[in-house]
Amino acid sequence: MAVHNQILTAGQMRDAERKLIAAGISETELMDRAGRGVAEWIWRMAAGRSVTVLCGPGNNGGDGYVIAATLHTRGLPVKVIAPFAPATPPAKAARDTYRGPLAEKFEPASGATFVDCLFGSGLSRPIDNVLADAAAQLRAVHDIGVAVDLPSGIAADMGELLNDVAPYDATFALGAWKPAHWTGPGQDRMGKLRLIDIGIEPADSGTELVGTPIIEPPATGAHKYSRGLVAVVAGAMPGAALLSAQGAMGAGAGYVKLLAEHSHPAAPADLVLDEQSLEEALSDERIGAVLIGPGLGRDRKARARLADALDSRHRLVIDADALHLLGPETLATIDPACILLTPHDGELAALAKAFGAKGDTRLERARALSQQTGAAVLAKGCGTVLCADGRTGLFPPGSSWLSVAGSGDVLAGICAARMAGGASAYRAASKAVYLHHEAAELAGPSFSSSRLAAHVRRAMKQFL
Ligand SMILES: NC(=O)C1=CN([C@@H]2O[C@H](COP(=O)(O)OP(=O)(O)OC[C@H]3O[C@@H](n4cnc5c(N)ncnc54)[C@H](OP(=O)(O)O)[C@@H]3O)[C@@H](O)[C@H]2O)[C@@H](O)CC1
Ligand SMILES: [K+]
Repeated sequence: MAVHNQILTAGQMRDAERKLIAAGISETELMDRAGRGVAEWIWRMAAGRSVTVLCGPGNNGGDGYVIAATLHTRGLPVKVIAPFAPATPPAKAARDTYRGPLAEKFEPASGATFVDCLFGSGLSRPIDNVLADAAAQLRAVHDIGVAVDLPSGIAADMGELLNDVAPYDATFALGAWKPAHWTGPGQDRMGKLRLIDIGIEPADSGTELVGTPIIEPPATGAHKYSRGLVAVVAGAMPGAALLSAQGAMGAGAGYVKLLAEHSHPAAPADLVLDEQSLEEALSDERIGAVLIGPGLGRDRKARARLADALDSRHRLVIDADALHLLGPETLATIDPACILLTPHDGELAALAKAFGAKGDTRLERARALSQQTGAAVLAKGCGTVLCADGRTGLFPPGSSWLSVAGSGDVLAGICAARMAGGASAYRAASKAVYLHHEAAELAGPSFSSSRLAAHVRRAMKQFL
């Protein structure tokens, strides 16, 4: 059976399930595959100690009965707490297979492992407080907490926390990843993530967990321009642009120029400084990508520099301050396919407001912004979201030590280097996120952004 990187919403998951049912696999068989798959893991985690399974009314609860029945048959001490009667035919059938102890009301239970099968992808509203508190109480008195498909209280499609959800040690995604597993505020409640294969066929859902990239070394006969000339536009605070330039140099650009009015004492010797007027400097047709925003400022001068960058018609990475200067009128005459926007959440909120891109979560806003502008959007943070051309990419999490000033400047520089080499904005940003994460691993645990930038070069090795 296939295990794959596609990410499905709850609706797409139901469609995929219908296809399997049409192909002759019953709902009960799918639930069996899911429940038995999770039970295998819990069997190992519980190591002979007791398991409490909390079952809800839907098919997530149905999975719980399969898990409980499988573990009970193997001789593990199991208890089911089922405050709802099963409401779907496969859940009813699954409950009939379970022969162990079952409580129809919440009652005190303690044990080694708690298995949350209250709600999965069918959660449609916040759980009422009494029920949510009782579930949290159960979670608290068990050593290990396991969530089946999703921790109850987290919405599958956007990852919102509909309730205050306690952290779990592991979450077993059933059939395919859901967006909530990789982005959104609920992501940090999941613990270790595992995907249980139930036979869902790979199909293009438009959203993927971006896989480890391969970075091609320069072609034989490559020269500095074919590898990519990155022009980093400096502004009021040149230190930030320097960090970006160092990120770009480490990420394989053939040539990196800092377009600044003055030299900077910290500039490395191999970084070329171009002190011509910005318009002139940007008229170089050999430029592969321009990066503007880090340390740019937001005053009139900054606006003028941004206008020059936009007028240059080069491929553009727009970050930091420059994102606050954008609006529909500034992009009106630009081919959006040339643009990668790299906002953090604050910048994303400002852009969403400026462009009328609606959404409550990073995922919704990034998608809406990409649709609205036609540009690629890399909405960075814990649970980074990449949107371009109607596609969405999510990523395995990077080091939490990346939450340091200047980290985004380095990422923007890496993006520019990968774009200057000719990759699409989506591919360039995908590789950049991985390089950024790997550089953090090599530089860490704790690091300054200049140390992070210095490790991008070594991070490349991982992907060659
Ligand atoms: N698709 C697949 O391929 C497979 C899916 N599988 C499993 O099925 C799960 C999805 O199942 P599901 O659709 O039955 O949804 P589920 O999460 O059990 O809950 C729905 C029930 O809860 C109710 N309800 C909702 N919110 C509520 C609230 N706040 N408070 C109270 N009630 C609330 C809702 O009722 P209603 O909204 O109509 O009132 C309905 O009764 C999925 O996560 C996976 O575990 C596997 O078996 C293998 C194959
Ligand atoms: K659950």
